[in-house]
Amino acid sequence: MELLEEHYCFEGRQQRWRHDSAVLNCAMTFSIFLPPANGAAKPPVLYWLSGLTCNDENFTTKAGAQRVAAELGIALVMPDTSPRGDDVADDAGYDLGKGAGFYLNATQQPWARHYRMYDYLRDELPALIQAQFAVSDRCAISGHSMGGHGALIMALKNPGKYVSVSAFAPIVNPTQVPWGQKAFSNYLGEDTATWQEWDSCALMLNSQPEQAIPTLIDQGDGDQFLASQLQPAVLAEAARQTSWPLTLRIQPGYDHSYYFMASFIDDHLRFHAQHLFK
Ligand SMILES: N[C@@H](CCC(=O)N[C@@H](CSC=O)C(=O)NCC(=O)O)C(=O)O
Repeated sequence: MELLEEHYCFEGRQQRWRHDSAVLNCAMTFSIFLPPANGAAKPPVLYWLSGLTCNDENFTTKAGAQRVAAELGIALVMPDTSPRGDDVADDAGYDLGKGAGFYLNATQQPWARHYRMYDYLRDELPALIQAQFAVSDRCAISGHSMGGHGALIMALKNPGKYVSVSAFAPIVNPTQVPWGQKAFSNYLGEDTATWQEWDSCALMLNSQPEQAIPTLIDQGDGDQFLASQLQPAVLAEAARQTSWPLTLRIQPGYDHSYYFMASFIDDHLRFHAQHLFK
């Protein structure tokens, strides 16, 4: 591991690291915020998954999460959104390839060699975080847009791993919207049956009651992608059918940007703290 940057921040430390990922077959960067020490108690971790075109620094520099994370004693881990490097397949569009890994395991060429963000987030990165930093193994997950989809599928596919999940403007039903259909047809192929295991609405409808964890979603009604790509009401209906504990808040006037997330990130941190410190 190579430390790329370190800054003192709200009496904690904001760091950026590079490491070699065996799962992704490339070097990866991630950012981490370590809150101020609280005696011998190790902080729990909130994983944050960013959206299309992002890397680990969008959330770090724009969301303003560190002040309340420091107050609550929560470590924040921000992975990148795709594998990186000159030999990693890419696309000219912003919504496929680098910066658009969709947090799944690709099965199709030319993507399958590197695009295994699901395995990276489920296994390799948490093991590295546990081994290298003084944090507890209690964790929650959150994300934005493509990263909101990522947070929801990570939680739905891994019962017991996260104590809570939240999202801002998530792509809840990627099998039915253009961003998801473009990504899934490239990464997973044309057999749409294989897409279902990466769709939070399908996963929730197939979930068991004991898997359910507290879930918070914020969605701005001024979001330019709301009708075409996001449609959180579809997940709300799946939650109603399965009695999944989902709180969906429609926030008047807010768009898809980090200004929206900066406005409500404190609520999400406090929501996760209720469950991380139980
Ligand atoms: N360039 C695209 C839209 C790209 C965009 O809005 N990216 C969002 C995430 S969208 C869903 O995953 C983002 O977080 N951008 C980075 C930022 O710092 O704002 C277009 O023009 O339509």
